[in-house]
Amino acid sequence: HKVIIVGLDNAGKTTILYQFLMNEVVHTSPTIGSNVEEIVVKNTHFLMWDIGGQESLRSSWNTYYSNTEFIILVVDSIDRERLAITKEELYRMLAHEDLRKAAVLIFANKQDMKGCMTAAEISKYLTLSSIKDHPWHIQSCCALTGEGLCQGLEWMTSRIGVR
Ligand SMILES: Nc1nc2c(ncn2[C@@H]2O[C@H](COP(=O)(O)OP(=O)(O)OP(=O)(O)O)[C@@H](O)[C@H]2O)c(=O)[nH]1
Ligand SMILES: [Mg+2]
Repeated sequence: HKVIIVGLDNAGKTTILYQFLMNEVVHTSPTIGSNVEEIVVKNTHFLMWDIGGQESLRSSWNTYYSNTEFIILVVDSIDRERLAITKEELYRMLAHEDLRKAAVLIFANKQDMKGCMTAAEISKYLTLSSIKDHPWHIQSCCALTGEGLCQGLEWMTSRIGVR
């Protein structure tokens, strides 16, 4: 099952990918291009593409879209200023023909940071309840401790075979 991990730079995408793979926090530097790893959850194989989120790289996200079953959108919950940009990117993706059948998991990451937005606040800001044409789920998490990551994966596995 093909998965793309998207979100703005510094959101924690690469940190999450390697938590999935190794249950460890790896030292990351900004991703140029992408990382790809196979993650197996309860006999379900996910091929996860972690894509660089810097502004100059976002225009090439669409080259990863074909055959994507799941979008993991990672949000930096402390980065209030740029949530509007995340919202734009989210709706641009949802309108894309190649992602018509994709389900969306939103990770409200960095929940360890003081003063961060809750998943409910992010959900409201992104007007997730208005999304009717894609299955979606929001999960709060902390990539440094791994908290919340398993619940996100469980939602993904629970979606498989639903359609
Ligand atoms: N406090 C805190 N820091 C985090 C968390 N997750 C990631 N980080 C840190 O955020 C920084 C960016 O993480 P990356 O995983 O490299 O971010 P990215 O989304 O892959 O960024 P790009 O590759 O540039 O798109 C790193 O210093 C991480 O250690 C978290 O849950 N809490
Ligand atoms: Mg990265």
